[in-house]
Amino acid sequence: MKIRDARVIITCPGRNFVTLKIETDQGIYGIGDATLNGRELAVASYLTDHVVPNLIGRDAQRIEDIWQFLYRGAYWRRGPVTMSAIAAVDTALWDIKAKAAGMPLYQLLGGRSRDRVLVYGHANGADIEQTVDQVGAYKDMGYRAIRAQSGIPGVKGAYGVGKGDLYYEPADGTLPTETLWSTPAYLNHAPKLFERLRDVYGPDIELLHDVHHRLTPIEAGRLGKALEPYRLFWMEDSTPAENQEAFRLIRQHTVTPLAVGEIFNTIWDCRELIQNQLIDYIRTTVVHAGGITHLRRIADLASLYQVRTGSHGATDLSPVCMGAALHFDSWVPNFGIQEYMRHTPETDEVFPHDYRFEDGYLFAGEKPGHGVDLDEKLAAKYEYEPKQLPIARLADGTLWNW
Ligand SMILES: O=C(O)C(=O)C[C@H](O)[C@H](O)CO
Repeated sequence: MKIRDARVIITCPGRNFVTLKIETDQGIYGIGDATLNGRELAVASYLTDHVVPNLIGRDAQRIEDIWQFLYRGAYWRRGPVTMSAIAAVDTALWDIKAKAAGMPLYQLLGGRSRDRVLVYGHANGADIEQTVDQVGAYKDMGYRAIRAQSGIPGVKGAYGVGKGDLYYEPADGTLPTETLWSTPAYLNHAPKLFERLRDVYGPDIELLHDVHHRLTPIEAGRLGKALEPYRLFWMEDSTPAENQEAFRLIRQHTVTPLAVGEIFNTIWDCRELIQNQLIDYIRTTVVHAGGITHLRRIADLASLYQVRTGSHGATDLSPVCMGAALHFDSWVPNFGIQEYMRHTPETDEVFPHDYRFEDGYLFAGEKPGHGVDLDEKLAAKYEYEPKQLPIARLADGTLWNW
C-alpha cells in the first residue's frame, strides 16, 4: 500500500488546527493532528516543505521505518515542531493501518485494558467562589475528576482564569497578551481554594491543580506540602522541567502526587524524571511527543517505575489527537487519567468523531481507525487566524514563565 498524496489542512473553527491527511493508492486515507498552539504555521511548513516530499511512494504499512526515517534521517532531532510533524504522520499511518485491518486502533495496540477512560475537566473562576460554582457545574455534568484554578486577588490574568464559559482558550491575541504574576500572592491563595472545595464537595471528588511552571523547586515543595490536607490527584507543572533533577527537591518535601510533561517532545525529556521516580504522572501527548509510536515507548518506560499516564488534552489539541489518545488510553496498561477540555460545537462539526462522554468517562469508538474524520469543505470555510499565547511578567517587569 503506497502513499499517493499527503496534504496539510489548516482550519480555524473558533481556534486554529493543523491536520495532515495521507492518502494511499488503495483509497484508504488517514489523518493526524499537527497543531502547535501559537506556532501552527511552523509545523505546517515543516510538513509541506520537508516531510511530505519524502512520503510520496513509501509503503504506508511501514510505520516504524517511516518514524525512524523522519527522526534519525533528518539529522536534526527533537523539538516541538519536528516532533509534532512526526506525530501527524505517525497518527495518520496508524489510522490507515487500522482501517486496512478493519479494526479500531486500540485493537492493533494489543486490545483494551479497560472499558472506559477516566477524564478530568477544567473549572476556572475569577475568584474562589466562582471556581467553587464551576466545580459544581462540572460535577453536575458527571465529571469525577476536576482541575480547579482561580483568579488571585491583585494578580491580573492569573493562569487558568477563563472568560466565564466552558471553552477556555488561552491563545487570545495576534501578539501576546501581558499578564501579571506574583508568587507570594499565589502561594497564599491556592491552599484556600482547595480548603474551600473540600469543605463544599467532601473527600471523594478528584481535584487537580496546574501551577503552569510558575514556581521554583523549593516553592513547589512548600505548595505541595500546604495542599496535602486536601488530597489532590496531582499538582501539575509546578516548576519548569528542563532541569529534571529539580523534581528531587520537590519530592523531598511533599507527598502530593506530581504530574509533568505536556510540553515534552521525547522520551529524553522525561527519562530521568521517570527512572528516578520523581513524578507520578507523565503528561506527554500523541500530537506533541511523536505520535502513538513514540508515546508507547514513553509509557512502557514509565510502567517500569509505576509512573502512570495523564495525557494533555487541552482545546488546542484537535479532536484527531483526542480520538487517537483515547485508543491509546484504552490500551495502555499504566493509564492514570486523560485531560478532556471540550471543543466547541463548530470544532466538533469540522471533525466528526465517534468518541463520547458519559458519566465522567470518555469511550473510544469502534469504527476502524482512530474514529475521527475531517470535513474538508467545512474546514475550508474557517480561515487561519494568527493567535499567540500570553506571557507573564512580575510586578517589576521581569519576564516570568507562563
Ligand atoms: O491543559 C493544560 O494543562 C494546559 O496547561 C493548557 C495549555 O495552557 C495549553 O495547551 C497551551 O497551548
